[in-house]
Amino acid sequence: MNAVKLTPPTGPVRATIPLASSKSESNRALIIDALTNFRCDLRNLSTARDTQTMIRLLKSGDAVADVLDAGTTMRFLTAYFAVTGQKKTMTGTPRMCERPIGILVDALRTLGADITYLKNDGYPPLQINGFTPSAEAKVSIRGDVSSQYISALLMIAPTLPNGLTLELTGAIGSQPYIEMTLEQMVYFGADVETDWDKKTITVKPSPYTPKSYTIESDWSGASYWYSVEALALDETAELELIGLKAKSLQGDSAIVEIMRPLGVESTFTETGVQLTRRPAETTLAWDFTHCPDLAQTVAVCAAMNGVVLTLTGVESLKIKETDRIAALQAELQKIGAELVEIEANHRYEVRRSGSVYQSPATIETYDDHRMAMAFAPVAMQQEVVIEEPGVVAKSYPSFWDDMARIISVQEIQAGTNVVG
Ligand SMILES: O=C(O)C1=C[C@@H](OP(=O)(O)O)[C@@H](O)[C@H](O)C1
Ligand SMILES: C=C(OP(=O)(O)O)C(=O)O
Repeated sequence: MNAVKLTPPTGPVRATIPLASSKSESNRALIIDALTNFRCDLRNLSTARDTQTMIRLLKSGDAVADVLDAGTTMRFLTAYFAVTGQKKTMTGTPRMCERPIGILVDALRTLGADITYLKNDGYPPLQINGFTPSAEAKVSIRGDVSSQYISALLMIAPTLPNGLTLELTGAIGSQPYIEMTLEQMVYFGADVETDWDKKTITVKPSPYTPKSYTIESDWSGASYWYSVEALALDETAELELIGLKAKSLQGDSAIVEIMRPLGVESTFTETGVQLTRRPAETTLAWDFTHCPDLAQTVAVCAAMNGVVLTLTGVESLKIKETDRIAALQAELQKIGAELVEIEANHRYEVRRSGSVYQSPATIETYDDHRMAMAFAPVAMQQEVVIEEPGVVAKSYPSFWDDMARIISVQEIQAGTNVVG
């Protein structure tokens, strides 16, 4: 098995980090571009595997679209292929076939899509057979499972003969991702009316306007550098993260606020954001409903610095690349911490446990890029081994190259500590 051994820095921590660009923004821009017949000029598209897969599948004439482990690619393409009348088999990794899609399929069927499940109802793989637009222009959809279903429907809505009104029911999770979708749609000329109090979004039928669009760097990827800054033993540590903006479409820019009490000050510059240290608190409570992808980063950072962290809004973590709650519970133990459910209503706490750090801790990554990247900053204080480091390719392929600007990153055979 492949692994990397990460060794703490020996000198002052000063680095400029180029970052990857946002796969979320990229994948939306690509769907909208496809709906303009590929007439947009998209710049700084992400090198993330999820985006490269989207590009490949949009161009491919194959009957089978294998999205691998990319959630947005699966959900956005299912809606896109359905309304553009393309007969496709949608499939992915075994884990992708455990991630629910029934809520989106039901909505698409209401709008006129003919979709059948090939194995288990409500889950990929599925077969898109065709599209006969129905007169129905109103769809009720749950907002508490995945915002990706809502984004997928919104992006194709301007192409429907009667447009679309979405009525969101229940709690809404990951709302900034819905707002990102709407802002990108409006940028490309869509006519959208949103009433968050009534939880309705109306999209009029009108074609997108082809335009040029530059994708911002990835705030989810930036979060790991916030953790690196917070965990640096060198209190003069300074990092510059390139390509981030203070006014971002990405909800994960909330990392600026989350990391302030964990000891990181953010200063926006012409080219990005500069991270420096400030005094840290000993406790933090955060609701991750609208930024679920930050939960692992913050959990590991708090655990390492002995900050007692209360997490809420983490229900969706169980249906992502892995069950991220279970994965965190298993791996935090190895760094002397624990994640405990303190109430049946999904309130969790991260705190130091009785166990001691066993150097080097060997962290399993569960086919989840965020497990690898969330635990990598541990190396600011202790030697750590990360198994299957290639998982980062899903969202941030240059992550280890960027890490090597600060710490020693050595490929080894896991379990042997031998360079491989
Ligand atoms: O729309 C998007 O680009 C995403 C939405 C979020 O998913 P959920 O809406 O399922 O929480 C997030 O976790 C994912 O990484 C990207
Ligand atoms: C959950 C994620 O992605 P997706 O749902 O698009 O697979 C993620 O990148 O953390």
